[in-house]
Formats: sequence, structure tokens, C-alpha cells
Amino acid sequence: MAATQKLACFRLPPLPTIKEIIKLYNLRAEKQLSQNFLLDMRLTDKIVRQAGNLKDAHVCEVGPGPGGLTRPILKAGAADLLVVEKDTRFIPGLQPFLEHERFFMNVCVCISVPPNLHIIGNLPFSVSTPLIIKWLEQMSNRTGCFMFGRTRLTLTFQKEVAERLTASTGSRQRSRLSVMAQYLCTVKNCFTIPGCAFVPKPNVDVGVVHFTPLAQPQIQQPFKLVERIVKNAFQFRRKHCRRGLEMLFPESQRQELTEELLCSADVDPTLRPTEISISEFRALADAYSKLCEENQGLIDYDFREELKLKHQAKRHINSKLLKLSYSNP
Ligand SMILES: C[S@@+](CC[C@H](N)C(=O)[O-])C[C@H]1O[C@@H](n2cnc3c(N)ncnc32)[C@H](O)[C@@H]1O
Repeated sequence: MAATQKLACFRLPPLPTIKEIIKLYNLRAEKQLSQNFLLDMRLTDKIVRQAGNLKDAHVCEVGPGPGGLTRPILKAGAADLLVVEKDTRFIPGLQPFLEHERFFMNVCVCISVPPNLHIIGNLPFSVSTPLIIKWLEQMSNRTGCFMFGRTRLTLTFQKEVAERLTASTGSRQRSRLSVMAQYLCTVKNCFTIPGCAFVPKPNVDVGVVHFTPLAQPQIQQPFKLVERIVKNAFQFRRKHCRRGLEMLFPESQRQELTEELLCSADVDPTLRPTEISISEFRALADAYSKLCEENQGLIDYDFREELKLKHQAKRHINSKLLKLSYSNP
């Protein structure tokens, strides 16, 4: 009993709330940086819980802003926290509770051998979507924060993007992003936050998505090669997949090589891109890789370039014909 009383005497003063921090440091949301803050601590706690057990974890939070997610990360017992924030106005506001919780802000980019590493962030959508593509590529190459192992990510996206990331084969939302994320990770759409929970309120709702990298990617080919196949397959979303896949090949060999690709991958050419499963994409990627080994330069082929050259040649011929018709009236 006495010990409890003694502890109570040494309690640190309560922390200011996020609203108080915003007011104290005059942290008005910057529209240009797409800043929308979460002030409801029940929601920020819930987002951080999706990351799993953070006890003794090494965490990188991207875009902490006034610190709505930072506080529950620290409370969950993270061993250290690296915060990456573009807007330096937030630094003084983050300092008090980083010190209060007796954790430290690790400002170096390199973190020493973390077996338990998490990335957490509520970022602007214009940043989180291109960033997840970069992280997926790093995951596949085991570079960046994935050189230490299967770093988990808990991130927010526009609700529709969250649905695309987790869409299963055959569903309406199935897209390039679904395939690229799911061949590398287990992806979970945790819950949706209504736009009205943010200050200021964005025009869209927000999905919280958790990614756990797979021990072995479902497709064992270079990321760029998989990206090429998937991008081409989804090029004509409503058409049979053959239509998009054939654009992987130069016009002179298009029919023959498309036939060979689909035959050796054993994929039905009349499937819509949304109906192709990950294992079928794996077969396509393996077959395409083999074709690239057998056909020099194929991997760099870009049908847009070929089309551009064709148009240029046509324009050149037309201008020559025009000149001729003027000189021979
Ligand atoms: C949507 S706000 C969220 C703030 C806070 N995490 C929250 O949940 O209330 C996004 C934050 O990301 C920051 N940000 C924007 N672009 C960034 C970038 N490229 N790198 C790091 N932070 C960025 C913004 O300054 C802002 O603080």
C-alpha cells in the first residue's frame, strides 16, 4: 500500500491532449500537405492495435503530424520509434510525450538489426499509394526496411484503394494493386474510418490495411517482371486477358508468342483480368520469363514505343508525299 502511494507521488503530470498540442503550437492543417488529423484517441488506439504486439518492437511511423498515432505506439511498449515527418512544425509538439514516455526519437535512418520491426502511418493518399508500391518492390528484393525480415505495415488508404488491395480473384474491385500486394503479403482490410472522424474532414472514407510479408512470395520472379505482366493483363479490364497480354510482344511475333505464353502457362485466354488467380499469374510470369530468355530484347519491349515509331514513320511518309504533290502540280 505504502509503495503504491509512493509511486503515485512520483507520477509525471498528465500529457496534453492532441487537441491541446494543436492549439498550443498553432498547428493548423496545411491543405497543400493533405493534412487531416485524427483526434479521437479510441480510433488511433484501434489503428495501432491492428499492428499486433508492439512490446519491444522497433517502429517507424510515417507522417505522425501532431502525434495521434505516436502516443498509442509508445504506450504499446515499442522499444524505439523513428518518426518521419515532412512538416517540421510538428517536432516541438511531438517532443514532450516522446520524453514523457521515456522513449527516444531515433533520428538515424539505419536501425540496428530489428527482429520485430513495424511501419505504421496515416499518410495523405497521394503519398501512401505510391509508397506502398515502393515498399512492395523493396519487400520483393529484401531491401530497405525488409532487409531485416518480414517487416509488417499498418497503413491508411482511401477506402476504395483499401478494398482494391484486399480484393479476391473474380471480385469487382480486383486490380493490379490486389495482385501486386497479395503475391507478396497477407493483406487484411481491418476497418473503415468515416471521413467525419478527421479534422478537417476529407471527402472520402478511410480504410486501415495491415500487410504481413509472406515467408516466400507466391511468384518467384523479379518484381519488375511481375509488374509488367500484371500491368499488361489489366490494360483492357473488360476484355479477355489475351487482349492485354499480347501487348507484351512486338507486332511481328505477337500472335505466335501470345499463343506460346498462354499455352505454357495453361491460362484460359478468355478469362477477364479480374478472374486470373495468383497461381495463374505465377504461371504467366514463369512462362514470360522463359520467353524473355529465349528472345533477346523482349524484356525491354514497349508497345507504346513501337506505336510511336510507326506514327512517326507514317507522318514522315505523308509529309514527303505532300511535298511531292506540291512540286508536281
Ligand atoms: C493525414 S495527416 C495524419 C497525421 C497524423 N498521423 C494523424 O493521424 O492525425 C498526414 C501527415 O503526413 C505528413 N506527410 C505528408 N507527406 C509526407 C511525406 N512525404 N513524408 C512524411 N510525412 C509526410 C503530413 O505533414 C501530415 O502530418
